[in-house]
Amino acid sequence: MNAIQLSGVDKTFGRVRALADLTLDVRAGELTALLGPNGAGKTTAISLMLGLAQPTRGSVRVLGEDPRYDAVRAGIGSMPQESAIPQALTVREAITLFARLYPAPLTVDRVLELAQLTEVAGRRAGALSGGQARRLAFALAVVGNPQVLFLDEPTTGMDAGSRQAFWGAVDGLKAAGRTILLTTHYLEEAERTADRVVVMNAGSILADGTPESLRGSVLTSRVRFTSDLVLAELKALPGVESAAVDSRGHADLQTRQPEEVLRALFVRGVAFSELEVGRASLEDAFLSLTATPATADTHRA
Ligand SMILES: Nc1ncnc2c1ncn2[C@@H]1O[C@H](COP(=O)(O)OP(=O)(O)OP(=O)(O)O)[C@@H](O)[C@H]1O
Repeated sequence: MNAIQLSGVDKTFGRVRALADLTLDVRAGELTALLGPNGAGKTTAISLMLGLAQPTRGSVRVLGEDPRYDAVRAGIGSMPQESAIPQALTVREAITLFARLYPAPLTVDRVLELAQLTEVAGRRAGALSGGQARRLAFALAVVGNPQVLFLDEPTTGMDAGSRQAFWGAVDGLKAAGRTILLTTHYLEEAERTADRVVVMNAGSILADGTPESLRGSVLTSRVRFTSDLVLAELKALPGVESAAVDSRGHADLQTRQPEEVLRALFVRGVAFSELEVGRASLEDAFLSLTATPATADTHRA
């Protein structure tokens, strides 16, 4: 079953077309990362899926229903980018209050544990650190034991330890069959946790697949080394799709045929050092997908 279904969705704000004919199906139990540069339409798409706004055109279904119905909302949890948590309540009180809004919530102690907030349960929300406040927002998103969970840039402001524990909790929810849709600007996190990556730009989907397939669809390898070759010579090497070089001769090439590049260097007797050959990262794929031709030229002349 599809947990989330957007069909032909447009959302306009005055003259801004934030979403343009967006169609997206998310299967139940899938962990999807929605990526895109600032202004791509990610938050707008999530607000439609949460039933907080209406599409200008097209339809939005969550758990098979219009998410503006209260009955559907009981099955949805959301961790927004900025949450308005009553600052005077303690962590435990805030979670208890939110639990009352749902028909079958988790216990408060379980939620404190999931969000690693047990030790600060008695602290007022207004006195939490940035990372703890994000964890409280997560706690409030999961307290209703939702089938579908939206996480909008969840780990912003969390330190490395909190992040690791946070992804552990998300893994647990996924293992329990929850459908999770998240946005993040940390591409390595998307790569590690998501079953599926959807890249948006200007309100539409640019690419959709597993992290592995997205990496593969763009450029498979990066070859880096230091030599005397100038940019024109680097670009002329066989199989090179883009090249950059700095003033100290550090070359950075993207290619689908790293072996061809290395062979040419050896055959021509080019003296080089500090050779590194690696797979393109999801970040490389993302930048290549979302770069406008003008930006691509600037970065990779
Ligand atoms: N309430 C609004 N009124 C007017 N324009 C809006 C409104 N909400 C969003 N937009 C515009 O719609 C476009 C998409 O914005 P959105 O916030 O969905 O992008 P995003 O992908 O979430 O970006 P970010 O990564 O910065 O959070 C932007 O051009 C934004 O300025």
